[in-house]
Amino acid sequence: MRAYFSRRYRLSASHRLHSDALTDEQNRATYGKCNNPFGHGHNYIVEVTAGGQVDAETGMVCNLVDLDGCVHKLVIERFDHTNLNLDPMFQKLVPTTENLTIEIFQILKEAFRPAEIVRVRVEETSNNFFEYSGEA
Ligand SMILES: Nc1nc2c(c(=O)[nH]1)N=C([C@H](O)[C@H](O)COP(=O)(O)OP(=O)(O)OP(=O)(O)O)CN2
Ligand SMILES: [Zn+2]
Repeated sequence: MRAYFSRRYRLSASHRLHSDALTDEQNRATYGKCNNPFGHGHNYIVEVTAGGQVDAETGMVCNLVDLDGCVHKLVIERFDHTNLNLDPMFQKLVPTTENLTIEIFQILKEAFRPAEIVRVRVEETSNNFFEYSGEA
């Protein structure tokens, strides 16, 4: 039987929304207050969903301890209390939460083996949330 297991993590980071492909005026018009040169911060909530067969012996899709280890090592340690604009990934990409969500999905999809990472959902504010499931 295939089942899905989701777990929630928290990370705090700052960012400034600014695209090198746009003029300063276009950046201000596109991103508004989020283009402020001083940046601003969020307490992101990251939800990770893993899917797989429920193991007959353990009764689990995967052990949350294993998922925690992977998420902490590859996501929390990398992004928590950082300026996302300084991360190598965001030298070419604007650090919107769409792009952060996709990046986290790809990191975990590649690295986590006990089950399949099928979705990442990130809440940026209580009103804004984003998800990615691997579609092109
Ligand atoms: N498509 C996207 N649009 C926006 C993103 C994004 O990542 N993708 N991000 C932002 C900002 O980062 C911004 O900080 C969001 O804040 P705000 O507009 O203030 O959001 P809320 O209204 O939900 O939060 P309040 O706490 O109620 O102000 C903007 N757009
Ligand atoms: Zn923001």
